[in-house]
Amino acid sequence: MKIGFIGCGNMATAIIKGIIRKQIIDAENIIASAKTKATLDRVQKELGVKVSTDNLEVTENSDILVLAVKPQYYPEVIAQIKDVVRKEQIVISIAPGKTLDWLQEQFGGGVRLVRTMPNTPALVGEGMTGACRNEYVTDEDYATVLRILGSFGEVETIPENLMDVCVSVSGSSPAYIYILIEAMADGAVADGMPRAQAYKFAAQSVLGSAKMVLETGKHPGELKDQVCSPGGTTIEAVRVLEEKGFRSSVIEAMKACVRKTRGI
Ligand SMILES: NC(=O)C1=CN([C@@H]2O[C@H](COP(=O)(O)OP(=O)(O)OC[C@H]3O[C@@H](n4cnc5c(N)ncnc54)[C@H](OP(=O)(O)O)[C@@H]3O)[C@@H](O)[C@H]2O)C=CC1
Ligand SMILES: O=C(O)[C@@H]1CCC=N1
Repeated sequence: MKIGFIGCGNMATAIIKGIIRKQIIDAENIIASAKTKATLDRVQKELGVKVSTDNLEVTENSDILVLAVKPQYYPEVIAQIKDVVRKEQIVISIAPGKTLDWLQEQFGGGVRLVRTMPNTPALVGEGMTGACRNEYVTDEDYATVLRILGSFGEVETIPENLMDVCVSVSGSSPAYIYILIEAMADGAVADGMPRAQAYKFAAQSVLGSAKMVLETGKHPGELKDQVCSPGGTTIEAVRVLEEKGFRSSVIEAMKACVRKTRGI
């Protein structure tokens, strides 16, 4: 099987690294395009995949085609490739806001489409991807796509109306977590911990807490309560977080993210 990527920036690079790492598809069966030679040189050196500046060449040489450009470039890229997309080819969108209906209309009909929302932790095999398909994608095709998406993390099929929520809760959310880690490290540095050590302590605590939620099956509130000793240190921190609107900041930020997605 051959897989093509139109656009090879942050997200495509993370996906390609994830796929190669799990040996799902060899680098020689992956082809990627980009706008500039600088990106193609980087991609060829870093990933060892075939590269091209020609989106038609990528389309013609792939069974599965991932549209990995920014959403604003989708119309021009689709207009460029729509006449060479084959009936049996599967096209994967990773863009926020671009619905299956919108994509199909741009292609002019009859295309096998899978709409997804991945995230960059795919790079280390810990991605979270939401996916849905249109009526032309057979069960067999879809199983193949899920196997590829599952090679770089978790994948779940969701109804298309939840795809915008998926952007805020997993597509964009790594950025919020990096800010949290950075802020925690700043706090630790403020009280004397060396910077590099502070990132490690903060990041490992986030990783461990996420695993606790996923592996114990316990409610996050119960896990939080287990950390808060009566009259102790943690509840003091929690009190200040509540006072400063931590919870509400996260919720409102996510609602802004969904609003933006719906306007794309
Ligand atoms: N970054 C993320 O965390 C996530 C991104 N996404 C989605 O993934 C898609 C890509 O995002 P991201 O990787 O971050 O963006 P980047 O800007 O990092 O990459 C975009 C790539 O598209 C290339 N490109 C631009 N125009 C063309 C064109 N006409 N033909 C071929 N290639 C072109 C660019 O080439 P060049 O480098 O030469 O300029 C670049 O390699 C977007 O739709 C985004 O919303 C989804 C989930 C998470
Ligand atoms: O910021 C963005 O628009 C993209 C979509 C999800 C993550 N990055």
